[in-house]
Amino acid sequence: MKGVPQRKMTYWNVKGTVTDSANEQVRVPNVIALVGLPARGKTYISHKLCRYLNWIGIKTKAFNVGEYRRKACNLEEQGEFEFFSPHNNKGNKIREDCARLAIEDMGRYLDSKEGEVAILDATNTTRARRKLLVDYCREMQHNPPFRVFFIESVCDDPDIINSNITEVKTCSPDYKGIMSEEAAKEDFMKRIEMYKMQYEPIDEEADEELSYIKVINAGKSFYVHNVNGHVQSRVVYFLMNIHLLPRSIYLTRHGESEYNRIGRLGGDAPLSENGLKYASRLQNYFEKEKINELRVWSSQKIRAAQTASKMAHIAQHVEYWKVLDEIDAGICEGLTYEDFESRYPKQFGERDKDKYHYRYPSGESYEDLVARLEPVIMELERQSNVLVISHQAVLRCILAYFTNQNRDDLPYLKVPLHTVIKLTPKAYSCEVEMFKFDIAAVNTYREKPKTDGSATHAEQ
Ligand SMILES: O=P(O)(O)OC[C@H]1O[C@@](CO)(OP(=O)(O)O)[C@@H](O)[C@@H]1O
Repeated sequence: MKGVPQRKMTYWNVKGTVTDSANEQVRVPNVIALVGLPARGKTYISHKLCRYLNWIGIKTKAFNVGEYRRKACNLEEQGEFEFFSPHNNKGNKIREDCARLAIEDMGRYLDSKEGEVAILDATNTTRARRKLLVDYCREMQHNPPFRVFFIESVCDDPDIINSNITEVKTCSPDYKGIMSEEAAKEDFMKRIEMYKMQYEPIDEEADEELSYIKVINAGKSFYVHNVNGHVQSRVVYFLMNIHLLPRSIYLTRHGESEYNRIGRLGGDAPLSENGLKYASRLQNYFEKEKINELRVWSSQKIRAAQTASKMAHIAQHVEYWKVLDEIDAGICEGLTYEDFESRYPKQFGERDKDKYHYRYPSGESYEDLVARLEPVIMELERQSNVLVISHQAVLRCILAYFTNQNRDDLPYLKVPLHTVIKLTPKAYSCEVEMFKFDIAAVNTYREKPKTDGSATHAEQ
């Protein structure tokens, strides 16, 4: 076929990668598209999924079609809920154009290999709109073509719908500062009715070819169909573990240890005198807080277990998890930062250059730690109130998940000794409160080095 540009052949395998004709492994881009009426938690799912996939190392970006619409015209121009009527030609045209723009941006993001997963956060309530997306993703110009997975959120529980409208919709940029909360609520209910007129749920028979999950009443039940590849199965597992119930997660390091006092890394030293004081005060703190059905998870290191033992008669369960043990510093266990620098200067420099990926010889990296902690995150998602007693590096990884921090900043998050960090998940974010106890402790924080390679030991 001389003169005709040949498309590279691709061979599919089961790992979520394809092998092209040059025998190179290429990750298959995935599009995850939300489906459902307004106020069904689609943006909540999209935010949460995006944060989770990025944290486990799958680069993901969400494309919210509502934001494109708001850029195209404001609510006054739209004329409130009528804009969303299936009979409003102008409204339909603007909404279609916005969806197309978002889909094309998503395509560019995946084609340029900027990321591996794109989430299309829109209602996608009609079969025609879903077909437009699927056809676009299968187009020949994408090499390899994108896999598409739909997440349909179906909800007929008025309590969930109402709390969603009150919590997020009335303060959405569509309404905030434009009308009262009551008027916004009323307008939004009418908007839902407009969407109901054209809603075609994903259908078992008519949509047999699609890959999808139906999440029914915020996770009371699920219907999963045609899951294809690694990313989709991770998504399904994640969605089956999250819940909406209000709760808080408390993070604390063990009390100050004897090794902390002399600046040594890792090891398995007991608590110092101040560390023991912290353990007692921690007990008082939680006695006063009176937290419903509190679970306590501790690492198996002596310093953490000593701290957790004080909690035994307050908490429902105290569990000791090896997976919560501190980062393994390998050949550097028991050294101070100064020893580390003078004995292994090259290694020390490498860690400063890329702390997230640096792996201690015979030990672990922060990246390894994230992989080790994934089951902990999943379990935290499933639980109600939990106190985690662990270590500086481990808690940085957990904190980064809940507060959506990137990999460069993660190893430098501040998790000081003798401090309780209270995390309260909110609709699209997580509230962070820090309670610092008035008990002296050394500062174990090592600042990110300046570009000239120097680092400072900041005061706590
Ligand atoms: O990754 P860096 O910043 O070195 O911090 C991790 C270090 O923090 C320490 C204290 O220096 O944690 P912890 O006291 O919480 O067990 C070390 O054990 C660990 O190696």
